[in-house]
Amino acid sequence: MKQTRTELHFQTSGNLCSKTADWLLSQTKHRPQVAIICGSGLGMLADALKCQDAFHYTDIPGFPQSTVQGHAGRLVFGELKGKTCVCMQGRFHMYEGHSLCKTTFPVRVFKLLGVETLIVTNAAGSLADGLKPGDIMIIKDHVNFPGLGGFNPLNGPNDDKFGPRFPAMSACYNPGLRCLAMDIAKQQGVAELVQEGVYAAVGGPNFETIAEAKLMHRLGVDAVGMSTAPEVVVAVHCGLRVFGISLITNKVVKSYEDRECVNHEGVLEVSKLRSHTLQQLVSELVSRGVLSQQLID
Ligand SMILES: O=P(O)(O)O[C@@H]1C[C@H](O)[C@@H](CO)O1
Ligand code: HPA
Repeated sequence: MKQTRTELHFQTSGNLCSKTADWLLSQTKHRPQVAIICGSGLGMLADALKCQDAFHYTDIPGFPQSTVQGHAGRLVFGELKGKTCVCMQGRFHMYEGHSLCKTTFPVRVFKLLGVETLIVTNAAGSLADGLKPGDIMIIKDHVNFPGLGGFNPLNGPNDDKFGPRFPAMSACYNPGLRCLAMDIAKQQGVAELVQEGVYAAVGGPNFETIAEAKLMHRLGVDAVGMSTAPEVVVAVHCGLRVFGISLITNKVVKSYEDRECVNHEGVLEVSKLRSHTLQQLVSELVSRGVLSQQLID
């Protein structure tokens, strides 16, 4: 039977995921249960990993390349409090020119490595009045604006070996892990910094206009960023358990009277300030979340 270009492209991407996963499995003895994607300026989450095997994206067959400042472009395997993890120091964004298939490619590679839980982190601007720079938002749900407009990483023929054609997205972010993270924040004395909220993904790379900010605020969005939702869609499609955190790096300007202006350097600065707190929270979650998996599902 004759195949369309899209089908051929899709099969090639599916095969590429397997090739990349096989190559990684041949290069490291680590067999990760948990994958962590580090957001802008949050790459030091990987520094907590013991017995590291690290690979530059340029050296990994089939892997896309990072082009954004604050995204080092390394895949780090190692042990975090006795649990085997793989950590992406740098993610891929649509605005870099990658297709959504490429931006989410690592998620399917993680699935093929045997990962069961995906932790996504990002830097985001706050729309909610109660979220200020330096706060940590546990993501309870998302609005995927590119997805609503038809830019979805699952477009094209469905690969049944990863998941169904029409996956449900009503329980993307694991409630048990969200609850556990909140308990850990209390135990670590940082509860006043942490709250749950809704994340919206936009395409970027420009920050929001005031009209766009007002629109999202009215829609009930608490924080906005330029990533994460496509990765989560692909993760949920292939049956990964997902936990997500936004580090609030700036207030989104919502008023024409406000003279403030957001920039990427400021985003990275705030990320750096809070990365230790985030590292402590994520480490404990990995240690206890994996232990209590039966409770969480
Ligand atoms: O990778 P994340 O979502 O953390 O990066 C955010 C969104 C843009 O890429 C950048 C803007 O400063 O940070
Ligand atoms: N808007 C979009 N993406 C972001 C922001 C923002 O204000 N801050 C960090 N990433």
